[in-house]
Amino acid sequence: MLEVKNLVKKFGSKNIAVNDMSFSINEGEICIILGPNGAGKSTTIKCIAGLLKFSGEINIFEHSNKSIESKKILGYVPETPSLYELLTVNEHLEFIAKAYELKDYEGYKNELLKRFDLDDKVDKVGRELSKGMQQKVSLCCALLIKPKIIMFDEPMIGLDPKAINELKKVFIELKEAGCILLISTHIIDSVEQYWDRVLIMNKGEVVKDLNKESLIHNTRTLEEIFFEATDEVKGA
Ligand SMILES: Nc1ncnc2c1ncn2[C@@H]1O[C@H](COP(=O)(O)OP(=O)(O)OP(=O)(O)O)[C@@H](O)[C@H]1O
Repeated sequence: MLEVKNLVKKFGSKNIAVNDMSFSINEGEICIILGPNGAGKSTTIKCIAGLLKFSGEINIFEHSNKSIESKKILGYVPETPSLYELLTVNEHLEFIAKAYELKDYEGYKNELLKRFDLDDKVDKVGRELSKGMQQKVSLCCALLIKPKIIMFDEPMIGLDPKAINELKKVFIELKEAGCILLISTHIIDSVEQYWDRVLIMNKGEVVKDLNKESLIHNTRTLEEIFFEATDEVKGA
């Protein structure tokens, strides 16, 4: 289980990016964080990934997110990929395999490279790759460790339709394997059918926590609930 308790993240003394946020996600659940620009989605994900200092408590399978146990099982795909300019695609994956002390990963590595059309680009270095290709390498690196929890920050942006399709299949496969998925987006259409939970964030707070069943019995669409909860004006 992922547990986030009373998470507060301030930038400076006045800018409260995340304000006392608490939620938990179970194994095999796909949870979407939906929110307008600046709602605090990326900040929340970065706190869980251990990239930002925060107050509150974050536990991953009962280990603090600062522990090595939790870091070993956590995959993170940032909004903007940051590859090593002079490492090849293959070297990026080998680097991850060494850092995480992976065993028997070759077959899975090749499978990922093929799925994301990178198998003919293994010898290209980071700076030679397009933005979308870099995004795919970043995805493969996160998936290679077979994480028990994985977070994607705006994963569809920059990917071509085939890669988006492949990624959606990966989401379902990870869910079926019992992985916890946390996916941030502000594009409601991109999340359609495959979610179990939606946390709608606005101004650093969770303003709606929905599960699939609650929407089935709701006469309004997710988009309508989003606009109501965030005071955003459609088309404005
Ligand atoms: N490094 C930073 N320094 C100062 N303020 C920051 C920093 N990163 C984020 N913020 C602020 O924190 C708030 C939340 O930003 P965050 O990036 O988490 O939003 P978001 O929901 O991911 O938005 P978007 O959809 O635009 O990516 C914003 O007010 C933003 O200006």
